Amino acid sequence: MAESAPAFKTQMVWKSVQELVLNGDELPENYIHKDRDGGDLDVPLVEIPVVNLGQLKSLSTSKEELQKLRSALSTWGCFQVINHGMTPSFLDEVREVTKQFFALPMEEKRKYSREADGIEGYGNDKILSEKQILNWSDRLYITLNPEQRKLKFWPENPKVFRDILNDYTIKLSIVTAVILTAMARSLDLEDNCFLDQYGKEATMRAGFNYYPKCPRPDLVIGLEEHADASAITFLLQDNEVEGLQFQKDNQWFKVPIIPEALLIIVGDQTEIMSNGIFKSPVHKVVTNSERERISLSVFCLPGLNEEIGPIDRLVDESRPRLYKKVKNYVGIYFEYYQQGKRAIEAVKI
Ligand SMILES: O=C(O)CCC(=O)C(=O)O
Ligand SMILES: [Fe+2]
Repeated sequence: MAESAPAFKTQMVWKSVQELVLNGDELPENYIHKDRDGGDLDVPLVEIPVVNLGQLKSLSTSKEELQKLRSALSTWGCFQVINHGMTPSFLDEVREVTKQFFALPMEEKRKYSREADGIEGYGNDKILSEKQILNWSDRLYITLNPEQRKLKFWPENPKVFRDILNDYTIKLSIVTAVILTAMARSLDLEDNCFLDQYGKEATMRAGFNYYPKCPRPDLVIGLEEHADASAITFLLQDNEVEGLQFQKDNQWFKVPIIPEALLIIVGDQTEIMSNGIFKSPVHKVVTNSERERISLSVFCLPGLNEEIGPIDRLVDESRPRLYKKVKNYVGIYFEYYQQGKRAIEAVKI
């Protein structure tokens, strides 16, 4: 039994942010930013366009829609997509199972806990140093591709969780191909040039994020500023509570909520493939003292054995090669992330 186990055998049990809040614990020191604040909720809105996926899909893709896409990806590095084949009620179901999972009793959620050396499962920040400032969020990470799934991390409660996530995976894979093709067309490239590097063994990894109410949004961050390691990320936002902000020209901008839309974020690997034309934006999540927030990120990651590099046709005298070729970018990403540095710097020429 745990109580009688010798001290050297007892493992430190990690604490969820949710538990800190439920226990009414005092705000622990290691969540408090001392060198700067947690961020402002009241910042200007990002001016990102809403792109109609129906228009991108057709063979004679509208020039105007492609132009909109190109401009969004090369300025903000993100856009909202509508008409993506998922109904608003389906997206609400995805949000609902996310909320229901985090509302389960702690011992039920702990059945899906991340293992010490793993990535997948339920947990929050790995504590790597005493000085580390932690994010005010709990997360559940799951690999979605059928052939790479570890079902032990797929919640069985709520009952419909697995079916809904499976449906979401199928629908997102279709949308991914449409978007990667449209990205190529928007740069007048061959349809498959992003898709080929993305590869057939690409991984889709879901991160279900839960940001509890926070007593001190002025001092605490929901998710520290970062850029994504993916090729692209799909973000399903909470349909009522804002929190996500993007950085541009040293200023922060908040993302508006469009409940029926998915937010697409350019990840570092697309910035590399596009030789820097498309931007992988720095973003963060601020906390909120009044309301909790959920979101679901799906990271589309090129296959581990795929070599990623600037597409040849995007390299010329006027635009020299900016990045080296790289395999397993995610490995580099984590190494750099832990040191608080941007991984893309490591592959710059
Ligand atoms: O919760 C959000 O809105 C953003 C999450 C995010 O940036 C991430 O999971 O990488
Ligand atoms: Fe992100």
